[in-house]
Amino acid sequence: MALEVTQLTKIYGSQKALDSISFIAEKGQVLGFLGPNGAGKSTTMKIATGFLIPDFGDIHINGISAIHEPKKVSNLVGYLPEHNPLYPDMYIREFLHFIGGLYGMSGKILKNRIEELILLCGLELEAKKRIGQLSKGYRQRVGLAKALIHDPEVIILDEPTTGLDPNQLVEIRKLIKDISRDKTLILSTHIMQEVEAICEKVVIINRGKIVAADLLKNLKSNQGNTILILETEESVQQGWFESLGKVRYLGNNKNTVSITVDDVVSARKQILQLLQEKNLNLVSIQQKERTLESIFHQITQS
Ligand SMILES: Nc1ncnc2c1ncn2[C@@H]1O[C@H](COP(=O)(O)OP(=O)(O)OP(=O)(O)O)[C@@H](O)[C@H]1O
Repeated sequence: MALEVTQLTKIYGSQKALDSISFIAEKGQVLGFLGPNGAGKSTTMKIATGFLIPDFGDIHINGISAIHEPKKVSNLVGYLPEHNPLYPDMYIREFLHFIGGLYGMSGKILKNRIEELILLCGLELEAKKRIGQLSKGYRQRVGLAKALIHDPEVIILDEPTTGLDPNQLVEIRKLIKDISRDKTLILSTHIMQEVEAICEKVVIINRGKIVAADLLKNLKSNQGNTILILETEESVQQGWFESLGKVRYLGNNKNTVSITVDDVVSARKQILQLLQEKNLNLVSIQQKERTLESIFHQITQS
């Protein structure tokens, strides 16, 4: 089941929080939905869950419109919001029973589903506690179980691993990956290593506009794979290294350049030639592999 966002626009007063964004999330693929603070991620997710109405555009889940059939769409979507609102006085099973009831579930089907989720989300050891007595990581797990109770086709997780310890992080990421096999899963996070670990596709939004939407492997290869940082004794002139790749001049003295290249072997040869031709003395050369984090900085700060 695919989730399709089309020309989605949301205006708050004079601010366009979303400016005609479009993208598709496919079944069986974890889509990383990224962007700096205030980019418009939560606004998009709230529209997808029927909580907000856009000013223009729509979100369809398998052809069903979030604007025209919000109830149907919300039954197809499971949402873990950033602040994960729960009822602290309730016991875990009691809470999941209550949430299941809101989706019209009852009896044996609901009871079995709750036990299934307690196992799936690793809640067995804490299952007898009230939610208010749980650690943050376990509360996140209850939030995840809540989002999954009605076995939705589309799952939207907003910062699901915030506050988890490193062991829980690994477990929850594995759980997300497992769940995504036969679902459409959108993951919003600021943790780029998380995206590299579990997402196949990435959509980056900045100031309400989409600035990148591609498979993670394409995004990384299209942006150049390696960064070479070159420091020379003398200043370098604009244009000398431009033929090798994307160049940024670092520092005040113009004697350090960062060059993003695809073919590092050939770039190194050309750099040696240029150093000789321009009579430059090399101080150091460093090589760094491109990370999603550096691509994110480049795309959202330019
Ligand atoms: N109810 C509202 N009224 C006015 N402006 C709003 C409202 N909700 C969001 N905004 C503004 O819309 C923009 C997008 O906000 P949104 O919460 O969607 O960003 P975000 O990408 O989720 O950010 P973060 O990563 O910080 O959670 C921000 O500038 C925000 O201040």
